[in-house]
Amino acid sequence: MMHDGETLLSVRGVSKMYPGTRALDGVNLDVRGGEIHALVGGNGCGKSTLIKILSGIVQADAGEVHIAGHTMEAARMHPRFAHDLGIRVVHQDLAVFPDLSVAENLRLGTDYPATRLGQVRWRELHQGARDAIRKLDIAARPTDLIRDLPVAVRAQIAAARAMRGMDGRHGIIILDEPTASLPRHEVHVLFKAVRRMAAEGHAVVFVSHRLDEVLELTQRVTVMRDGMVVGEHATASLTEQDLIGSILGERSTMDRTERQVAADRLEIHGPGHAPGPLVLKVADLDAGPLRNVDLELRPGEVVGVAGLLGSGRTELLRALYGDLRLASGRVELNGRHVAFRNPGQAIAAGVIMVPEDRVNGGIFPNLTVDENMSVSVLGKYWRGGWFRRAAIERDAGVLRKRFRVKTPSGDVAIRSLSGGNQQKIVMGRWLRLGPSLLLLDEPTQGVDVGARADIYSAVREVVAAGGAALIVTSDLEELAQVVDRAIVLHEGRIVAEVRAPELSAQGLNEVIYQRGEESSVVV
Ligand SMILES: Nc1ncnc2c1ncn2[C@@H]1O[C@H](COP(=O)(O)OP(=O)(O)OP(=O)(O)O)[C@@H](O)[C@H]1O
Repeated sequence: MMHDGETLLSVRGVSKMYPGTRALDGVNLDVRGGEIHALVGGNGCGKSTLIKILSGIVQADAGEVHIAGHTMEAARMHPRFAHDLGIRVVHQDLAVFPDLSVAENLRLGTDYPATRLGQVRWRELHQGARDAIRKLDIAARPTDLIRDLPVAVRAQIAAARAMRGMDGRHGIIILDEPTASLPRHEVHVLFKAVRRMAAEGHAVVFVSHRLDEVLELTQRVTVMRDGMVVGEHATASLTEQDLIGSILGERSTMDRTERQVAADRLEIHGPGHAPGPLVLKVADLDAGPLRNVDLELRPGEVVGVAGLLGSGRTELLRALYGDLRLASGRVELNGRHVAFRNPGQAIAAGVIMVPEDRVNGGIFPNLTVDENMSVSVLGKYWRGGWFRRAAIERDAGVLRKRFRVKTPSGDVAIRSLSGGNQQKIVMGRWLRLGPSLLLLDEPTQGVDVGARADIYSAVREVVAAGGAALIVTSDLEELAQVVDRAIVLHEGRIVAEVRAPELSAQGLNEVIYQRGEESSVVV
C-alpha cells in the first residue's frame, strides 16, 4: 500500500488548557498522503480535543497547523477554513438519516441540484451518488433507504459524504471511533472503504480504542498520554502488548497497589444476601419484538447476549428493567415473582441497567462528577436532616480512583469529561449499589483498554457475591472473553446457547450468521 507520500498534515506544538485541565501540551503530529495513521490513547488523553481543534470547533491556545502548503495558527482555525483545506471528520454516530435515501444523505448539508423553478434534478443527484458509491466500492444504490442498509454500509456512506467537495485534491479524513457501533463482522466492510481513500492519496487519521483494528488497518501509530504525544511508531514494528504498554505507560503497573487499597475500602459488594438457586428466571416472556424467551441466571454467572442489530438484545434488557411492557410471561428475581412497571421499581429491587445511549440515558450532564457517581445512593448520605457532603466526596473519590477516572476534581460538571470517563462513572455509580442483576448494554463502548479490564473485574466482584450479569456487546471477541456462556437472539427469540469450548468470537459469529441466512431463505 502506498504510504510514502508527502506530509499532508503537520501539527506543531499545539496546546490547549481547559479550566483545571491541560488537555493538550505541545502536540506534534505528521500524517502523509496515502497513509492510514492511528491516533490512540487512554480516555481523556486529548484525542477529541485535537480533532476539534483541527476541525475548527475548538480554538487552541498555541501551536500551528500546516496543511498541504498552508500554515495556520491553531488558535485561529475555523470550521470554514478547516473544510476548505480538506479536513473532514466522520464521527462515531455517523450522522446519516435512516429515512432518507443514499443519494439524499450524500448531499446533506449542501443544496440539491435543482432547476430554476426549484425542482430537484433527481437524475443529477443520483448520478453524483453513483460516482461516490463507485469510488469507494460501496454495495448500495442511490435510491436505497439508509435504514435498509447494514450498519457498516451506513458508515461507508458517511465516509463517502466526507469526501465531498474535495475536487480532486487530497484531503485529511479523520475517522473518530468509526467502528465503535459496528458489529465486529462488519468492520472489514468499512476498512475496505478506508483503504480506498488512502489508496487515492488522502491522509486518513483513524481514532480507535480497538487495538486489533489499529494493528490490522494502519501503517503508523501516534500514541498520546495526558495531553502529550508519547510515541510514534511504524505499526508493523508493534505487538498488541507494546501498544497497550505505550498507551497505559506506568499506569499499567505503578498504581496497582494503590487501586487495590481503593477497591478494598470501597463498598462495591454483591447483593448482600445468601444466594438462592437462581438470581433470575424468565419463563415464556413476550415483550416488544421478544417471543417465548426462557432464561435462567445462577448466582455468579455472567451471561452474554449476542445477535444482530434488531434481534431484540436491548429490548431484552429493557423488559427486565421495567422499561418495556411485558405482553406475557413470568419473571422471578431471587425466587420472587416481580413485575416492574418502571425502572425505579427495578432499581429498588436490585436490578440496574447501564444503557448504550450514555448521553440520553446515563449521565446528568449538568451535575458534577461526584454527584453523578452518587445519585444511586443519595439516601444514604442524609443523616438527621443533614446532607453529608464530605462523605459523598470521600466515597466518590475512592470510586474515581478505583476506575481511574481522569478529571481535575469531583466538582466539575460531568459533561466536560471525555466520553470514556463518563462511562466509567456511570458504571461505578451502579456497581456500588451491590445489585442482584446487572444489565449492561455495550458497557465498554469508547472505554480504553485499561478501564475495560477494570470494569469487567468490578462486574465479576459484584456477581461473585451472589449477583448475576447480562451483557450485550457487538464486540464478540470481548464477549467471548468475559462471559461464562452466551445466548444468541434472532428476531426476538433465543435460538442458541453457546458455552465453552464453542465460546469464541468465531463460534458466536457462525451461529449468528447461520441464523441470519436460514431466515432469509425461509422469508
Ligand atoms: N469543554 C471542556 N471543559 C473542560 N474540560 C474538558 C472539556 N473538553 C475536554 N476536557 C478535558 O480535556 C481532557 C481531554 O479530553 P478529550 O475529550 O480530548 O479526551 P479523549 O482522548 O478524546 O478521550 P476518550 O477516549 O474518552 O474520548 C479530559 O481531561 C477532559 O476532561
